[in-house]
Amino acid sequence: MAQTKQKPAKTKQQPQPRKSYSGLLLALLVAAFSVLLAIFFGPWSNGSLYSTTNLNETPRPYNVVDIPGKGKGVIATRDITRGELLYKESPLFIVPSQISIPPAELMGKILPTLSKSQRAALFNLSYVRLPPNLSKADHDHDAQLALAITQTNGISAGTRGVGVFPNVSRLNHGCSRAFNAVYNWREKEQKLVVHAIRPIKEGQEILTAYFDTRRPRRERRAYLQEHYDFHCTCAVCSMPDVVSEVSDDRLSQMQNMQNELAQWAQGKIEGDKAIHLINEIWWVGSLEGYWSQRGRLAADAATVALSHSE
Ligand SMILES: C[S@@+](CC[C@H](N)C(=O)[O-])C[C@H]1O[C@@H](n2cnc3c(N)ncnc32)[C@H](O)[C@@H]1O
Repeated sequence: MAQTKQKPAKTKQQPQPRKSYSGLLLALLVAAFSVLLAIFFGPWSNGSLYSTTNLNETPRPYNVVDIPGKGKGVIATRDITRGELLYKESPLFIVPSQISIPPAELMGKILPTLSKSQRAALFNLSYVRLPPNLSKADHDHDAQLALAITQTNGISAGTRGVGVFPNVSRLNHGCSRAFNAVYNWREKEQKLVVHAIRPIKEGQEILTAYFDTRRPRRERRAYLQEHYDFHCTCAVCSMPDVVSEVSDDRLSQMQNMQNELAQWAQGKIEGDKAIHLINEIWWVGSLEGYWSQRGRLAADAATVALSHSE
């Protein structure tokens, strides 16, 4: 998950002051409506709209089990409601985004800072792509192994870099509407939280998305093969070709519109166009069952509307 789970880099578009713009009462209404919808559907990173269950006091609603073809994975032990807080976890360590020494050398410096139990938790995680000729006798064996584990399991810890979270790391991947949980780094608490974005039935696997899956199946599978060494057979990737093509079109459309929307911050498209795009992304997302990032969309709508109001 190194550069990936961190992936949707969630590039925050900074609102640019723009000249006032008439006729945006409608936009404000749309934005207000979007915010209301987001309260019900959107993952918000500050978590204030979510259940405040104290995970230290309540039993966790899932178990980590072996899942054929996937290694370990996480299964719900009861019905989970949308918006429920599932994880709140501190990183074992964070690898900074900018480093000035080779990554394995850095891992060699990080390892001695870990306690025995932290080290055990790290080395218990799965990994792909260990250097092929690496032997246990090699002086940098542990550092190379720690690096491979970090690359497979790392999740973005905001501006600080990529963190390793041994519990959240057990979540397997699903594309588009196949994933039912999202994670967010909470800067203030320096913790990663995971929330359910849709109801999850007892016995169902809890899945997250390792990267922005708004792209066609062929590309998604190629990406997962390259970075995580598996062929994705999630519910969306397993659809018959004819259905998959419709889904691919919708996902690509959403991604293209998202890219176009990003141009508003550069002053390249007008506010009403931006609001139109947000509505369209929302609508196509509903057809696709892709609910992630609705909080972000609603916030974008509010930003656009406010910046154009009198
Ligand atoms: C971050 S780990 C997830 C937990 C891992 N299954 C374990 O046993 O610890 C990522 C690895 O899990 C496996 N994996 C994740 N999602 C999968 C999926 N949908 N199908 C098959 N394997 C998957 C792949 O081997 C991948 O490299």
